Amino acid sequence: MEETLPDGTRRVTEVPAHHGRAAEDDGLKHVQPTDEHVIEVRDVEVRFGSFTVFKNLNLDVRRGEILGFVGGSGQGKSVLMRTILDLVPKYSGTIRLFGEDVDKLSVPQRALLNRRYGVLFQMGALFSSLTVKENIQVPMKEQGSNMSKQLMDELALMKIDMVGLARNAADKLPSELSGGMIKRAGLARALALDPDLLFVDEPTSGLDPIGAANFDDLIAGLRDTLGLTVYMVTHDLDSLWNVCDRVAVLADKRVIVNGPVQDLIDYDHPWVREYFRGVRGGRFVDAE
Ligand SMILES: Nc1ncnc2c1ncn2[C@@H]1O[C@H](COP(=O)(O)OP(=O)(O)OP(=O)(O)O)[C@@H](O)[C@H]1O
Repeated sequence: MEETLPDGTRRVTEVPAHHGRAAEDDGLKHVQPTDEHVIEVRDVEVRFGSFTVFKNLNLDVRRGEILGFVGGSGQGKSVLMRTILDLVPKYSGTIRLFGEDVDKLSVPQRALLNRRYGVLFQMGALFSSLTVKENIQVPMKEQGSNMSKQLMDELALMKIDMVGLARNAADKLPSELSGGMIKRAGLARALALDPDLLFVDEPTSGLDPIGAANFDDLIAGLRDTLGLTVYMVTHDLDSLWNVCDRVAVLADKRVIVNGPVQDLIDYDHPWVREYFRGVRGGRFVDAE
């Protein structure tokens, strides 16, 4: 069954909210997504000069869910994430974060809102001249907090534990870390201010399959223990099947459909068919 949602996108079939690997009966308590919208994007248009990246784009992200955001290369996945983060200006439309229209916030209100989300950019985006611990402390210092050095060191170590890094990584430079460790350090920095919402851009790119699966598990575990909402831009079909509650598809300059991944595989759109039923995606479909 398909329906048109208030945000104008199509949703396929009504199913229980949580479908990822984290939903398996592993004895752990899992956070169930709610109907409260942490992100609401309405009729957003973004242009670079005469090039329109998207138009009339709508998207909702619910509290407690892991939303996977997919689309062909160059369709605008990163641009949309950067638009939501206010790093790219929009031409028109509305973006609400935690119910607040971001265009209507004063500078201090915006600063408070910024504390509520963390971002893991592709490649970790760590400062190369700072140690892991110092990188994690950057957001703490940017907030102008009066925390003592000892407290900031303790907090940084807590974040290092949280992302599964060994404590001796704290004093290492990014150049001394493996790709997987860099991602974890970037994640620790994204969690520095205890956000409610986490944006992750291609978190498993460049990782081997085991490292990628471990990282997916880490994200799902953090969602469950910290009650995070996760907005995940990804190409990784394993991530979609294993940890995402819902997947939104960007094509033709808008979000064409969203829903649990197993309900999208039959969606009638050339890119969706090729993605989920092509050489790589087909193995998941055949396994269903
Ligand atoms: N600052 C910019 N100025 C002009 N064009 C830009 C800018 N940033 C992105 N674009 C263009 O916007 C489009 C969307 O780019 P974006 O990086 O969001 O794609 P993507 O879907 O994330 O792709 P990929 O999966 O390959 O990373 C591309 O055509 C890109 O060239």
